[in-house]
Amino acid sequence: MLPLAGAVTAGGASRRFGSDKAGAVLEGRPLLQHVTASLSGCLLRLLIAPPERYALPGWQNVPDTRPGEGPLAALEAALLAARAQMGEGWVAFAGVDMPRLTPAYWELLAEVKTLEVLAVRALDAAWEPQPLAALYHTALLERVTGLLDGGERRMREAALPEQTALVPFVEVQRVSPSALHNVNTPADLLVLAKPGQ
Ligand SMILES: Nc1nc2c(ncn2[C@@H]2O[C@H](COP(=O)(O)OP(=O)(O)OP(=O)(O)O)[C@@H](O)[C@H]2O)c(=O)[nH]1
Ligand SMILES: [Mg+2]
Repeated sequence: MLPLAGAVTAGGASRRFGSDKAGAVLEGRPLLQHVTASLSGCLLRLLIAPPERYALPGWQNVPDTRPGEGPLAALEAALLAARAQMGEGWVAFAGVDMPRLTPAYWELLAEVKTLEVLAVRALDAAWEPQPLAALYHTALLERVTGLLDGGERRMREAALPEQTALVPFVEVQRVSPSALHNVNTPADLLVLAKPGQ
């Protein structure tokens, strides 16, 4: 059991996908189930989405603090709910559209967190830190609220570089090769449906 809260954000409009991508089926299961399965070992499990949209056993529905304002606002809701229920600690924060996330991926990130950082992000093949399959500490809540109040909506701003530990892409590939594959369009889903993906 991972000693952190798991939060899946699923309140987006899926405009590029064309229908609710959380319900899109891959290998017989909706994307929402793929992602939540990777975090089913967490002590606290939070689904950040409009309250009536999904019902998933073992997962608590948490409404957005600022509905429709994007994943940075969803992180605010997740950090608030996590702090209220478990005190200060770490939250594994995932987009609903990353069906190849695995428990091993989250364990890899959890191994890297130290007392000196407030976020852990994996680097993708282009050396870009990935903000939507990352660990965030509840101590970032005030920063995130301040950013949102100031009009910021970019998820990558949630933590400063000096507050962030990075996991090399080769390490991600070793434990979970397609973990960072993100489904924005139907074509992105088709890529995953190919053998070996
Ligand atoms: N809770 C919540 N989640 C969001 C919100 N906006 C986006 N997300 C989620 O953030 C993740 C990444 O966002 P996108 O890839 O842009 O997904 P999306 O907004 O549904 O798709 P597009 O409409 O095509 O941009 C997905 O898991 C979305 O469900 C929001 O306002 N609230
Ligand atoms: Mg979007």
